[in-house]
Amino acid sequence: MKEFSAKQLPTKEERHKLFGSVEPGEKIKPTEKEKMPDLQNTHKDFLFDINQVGISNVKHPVQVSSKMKPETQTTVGTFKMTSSIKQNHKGTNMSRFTEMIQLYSKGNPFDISIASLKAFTKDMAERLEQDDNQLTVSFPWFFERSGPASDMPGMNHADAEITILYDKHAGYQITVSLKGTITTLCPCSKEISEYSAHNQRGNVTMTVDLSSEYNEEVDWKYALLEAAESNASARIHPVLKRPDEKMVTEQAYENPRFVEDMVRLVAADLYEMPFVNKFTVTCENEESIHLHDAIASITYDKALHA
Ligand SMILES: Nc1nc2c(c(=O)[nH]1)N=C([C@H](O)[C@H](O)COP(=O)(O)OP(=O)(O)OP(=O)(O)O)CN2
Repeated sequence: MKEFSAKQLPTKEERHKLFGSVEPGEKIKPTEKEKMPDLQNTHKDFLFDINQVGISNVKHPVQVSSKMKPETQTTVGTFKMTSSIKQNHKGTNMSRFTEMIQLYSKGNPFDISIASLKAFTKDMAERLEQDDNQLTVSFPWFFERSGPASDMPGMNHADAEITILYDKHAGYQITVSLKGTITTLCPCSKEISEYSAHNQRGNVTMTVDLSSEYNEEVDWKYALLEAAESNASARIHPVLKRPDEKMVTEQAYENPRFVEDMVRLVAADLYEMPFVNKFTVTCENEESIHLHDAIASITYDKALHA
């Protein structure tokens, strides 16, 4: 095999200089924090209050508990954390947001139970010396799903999100959201065709304001997933043997659903959940006979219909 002559490289320091690195210049500004200017804590008339300032796209391992298997899991959380600041306040203390995540998680997965996030947002507002704090964490939630005939398990997932707004005066506002994937079979296609009917994956997104009575006895993720799946033409499975496939194929044909049907049926289930104050349910079908999707949505606030 041809021998290659070893390339004679300059040292790493010489390479850095070759590519433009220079020696440090004269340093005259303070290096101790207490002697440094604290611009963000300057107080003047800065024209407007700011509703939300903070950090977003923060990724951190999170621990999720569930009534479904696996009962606890570590997954990846994407955080957005903000607070308001008054007109006479120049900026927020940006480092305190991630400082608090580290304080709560101690380098382990961050427990994102509702109780933990309520405590965190209150502590965060106090650490920022502000009246409020809003946290949104979105995460893929994994759950075990077995074939309807074979009972062979596999792992499905749904996109979940929790938003907690803490206000020193108004208390907490908690909104949760789940996007479940289902099968829908078209009622019109079934009605007009001699045989078969077009069917496709549908994405049901439910966004729910939780009432103050909500406690974690009920797993909101499971409740919303069941509201989507139990009203579908059929559920989605990771492992389907032939007996399973026969069951889900026939079940879908026996339960035709427009996107309009889906949002009305899911709305009825959400309406019956005592811990739900207000909800928006959207069904978006990845139509198998079009390049476009079909979509329907219902927003309902129980307080407006009391
Ligand atoms: N949009 C941005 N705003 C701020 C930035 C930034 O990089 N982009 N940076 C700062 C601060 O320089 C830095 O975040 C540290 O400020 P702070 O969090 O206030 O931390 P302190 O060193 O002041 O220590 P504390 O004791 O927590 O005040 C601010 N804004």
